[in-house]
Amino acid sequence: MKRTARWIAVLRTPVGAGAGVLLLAVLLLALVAPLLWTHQATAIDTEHLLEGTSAKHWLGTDNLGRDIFYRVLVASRTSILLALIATSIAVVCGLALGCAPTVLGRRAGRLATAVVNIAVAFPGLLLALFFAVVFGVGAKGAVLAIGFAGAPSFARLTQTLVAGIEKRDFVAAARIAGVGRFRMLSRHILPNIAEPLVVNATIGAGGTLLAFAGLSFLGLGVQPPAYDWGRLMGESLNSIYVHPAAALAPGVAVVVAGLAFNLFGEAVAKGFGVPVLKGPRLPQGETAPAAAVDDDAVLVVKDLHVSFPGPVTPVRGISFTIGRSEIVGVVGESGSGKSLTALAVAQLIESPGQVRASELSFLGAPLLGRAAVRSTAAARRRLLGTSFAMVFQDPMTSFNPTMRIGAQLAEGAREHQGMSRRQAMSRAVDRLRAVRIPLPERRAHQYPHEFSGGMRQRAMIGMGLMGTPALIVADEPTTALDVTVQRQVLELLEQIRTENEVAVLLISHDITVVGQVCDRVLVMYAGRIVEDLPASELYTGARHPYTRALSAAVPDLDTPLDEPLAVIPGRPVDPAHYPSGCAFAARCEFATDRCRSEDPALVSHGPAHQVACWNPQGSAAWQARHPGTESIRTGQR
Ligand SMILES: Nc1ncnc2c1ncn2[C@@H]1O[C@H](COP(=O)(O)OP(=O)(O)OP(=O)(O)O)[C@@H](O)[C@H]1O
Repeated sequence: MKRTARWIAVLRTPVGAGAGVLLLAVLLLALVAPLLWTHQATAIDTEHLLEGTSAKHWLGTDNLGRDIFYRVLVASRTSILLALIATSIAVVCGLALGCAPTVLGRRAGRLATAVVNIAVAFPGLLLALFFAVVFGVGAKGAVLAIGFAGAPSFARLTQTLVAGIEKRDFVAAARIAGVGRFRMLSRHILPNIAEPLVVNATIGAGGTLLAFAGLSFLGLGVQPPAYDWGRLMGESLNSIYVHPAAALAPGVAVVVAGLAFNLFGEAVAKGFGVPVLKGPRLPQGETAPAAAVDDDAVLVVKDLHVSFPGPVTPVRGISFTIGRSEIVGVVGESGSGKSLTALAVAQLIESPGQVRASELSFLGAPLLGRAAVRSTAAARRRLLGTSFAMVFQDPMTSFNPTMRIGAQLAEGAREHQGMSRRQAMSRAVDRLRAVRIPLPERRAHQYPHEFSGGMRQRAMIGMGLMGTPALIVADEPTTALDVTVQRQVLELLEQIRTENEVAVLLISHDITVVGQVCDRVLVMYAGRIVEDLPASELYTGARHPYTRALSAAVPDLDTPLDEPLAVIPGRPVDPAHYPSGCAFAARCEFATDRCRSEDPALVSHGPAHQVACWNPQGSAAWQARHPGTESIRTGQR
């Protein structure tokens, strides 16, 4: 639903409409009351001191004979203005603390998070009183006190919102494009958390109003001769039993104004679904080359491990190399570690996740370990930003919804290739044309929601082509698309590989897709590569029982319609509890005692073919033991 339509929907609900009108009235009153009634509110009438309600003074008079009704009206401006300033301070401080981990990096970020954790543990009122004492009595001190006391809860909200946004693919894409921390914050994160923050600030303003009235009531807030609702309540307290209206009226004003902010914020939050607080290749000379560089290797991965506290090690010792212009597919069941491998290569594994490898190098530049330290982080970022591209599964989340497509494509080029705004934009249009987006000039000025899923995915590939990429990592790039669009995207990847000599690492759970477009296939099981083979041999020459079972599970035209589809029996292994032998042994019909006790290594079984299995199928030894069972499609149906 479009934004305007959402606003209309909110204002059509009884609560939304009522709270909207009430809030408008309160704000209007704060604006005009001092202009219209200051004279009546300050006029001293010594003949009518401390009088009760009368036709002349609807709510009575105070100890100087001033009209309480007009004083309540006029006090609305001070009360609301100070509450809004205090709320703004809370939001700004909360934002600064909540965004600290993004801007300052891991260590300083942890410190900021610890400060927030401690601060939110204190009751807000206690903090407000503490700060009121620190900043001194008076309106200024009270504003600062309430503002700082409110900051921890906004910091917590900001942290939660930022954490949610940081998981989105467009943030990962911007990171790969080498977007700096401040720009990441200002362009990609803040615009996407602005809506919930503003809504929560509106709700928070109601509470701040109440807190402010409390401090003024205690004599810690607004000081005479200025007055706000809290002070009016304090002044009338002594005569509450004689003239209750004079004491109750400012209280009612606080409640009504607070409710207006609260209810309106809640209605908007509900309506908007907002959570509520409760090119160039390796830059010359900048990165040290790896010890032994395979000239044709774009990516070298050796003994890669990815682990998380637990300990859980979903990727445990995988090695592969991708040559120039090569399309390598990675297949395996859900949870086999495919995506984590891609994220580790893209340097996108976040703490507490840990990546280690004996070598992880891209275009000869080490990305991990001691060797990587010699090259600066900025140089590595530039290298990844210009020569590496990532395409994610969900085209809905791959782009920042608040930025136009052209601007998003242009962002990385301006950052790393020193292009002017105009040059970067014209390259963006050119790249959109290259990925067959119709009317690219017009489309570049549109927002992601105006693109179809397939177009967004092609635009994402176009984004990767803004530099001169050597490798595109595509993680399930077609899973969210229908079959026709899927075909188009795969064709585009193939075309780019041919025209631009780009290597592609294509991750998919769909063995058919991988078989169609890849040169080589890595089959992953339980965080290991169990078979590395040419794609042309996937259906006819696979040796690992798991690869065979995967291909046998794909129905084809010969599959009998009256029989159930093939499945691989059993369940994938829990990455926290790997068995001692081969991880597939429990599901393998050919498993022997050796399989259950010894883990097989990935060893060569012919040119460009490696298998990790004690009983590779189709081998001479295996055929001798299983005469007449050559057909691969005799898998576990
Ligand atoms: N942040 C994390 N903390 C702990 N474990 C994780 C984390 N991320 C992933 N894992 C574990 O790693 C395993 C592999 O995850 P990965 O996303 O690489 O699988 P995948 O093969 O890509 O599967 P899918 O096709 O479902 O995405 C998962 O089973 C999950 O249990």
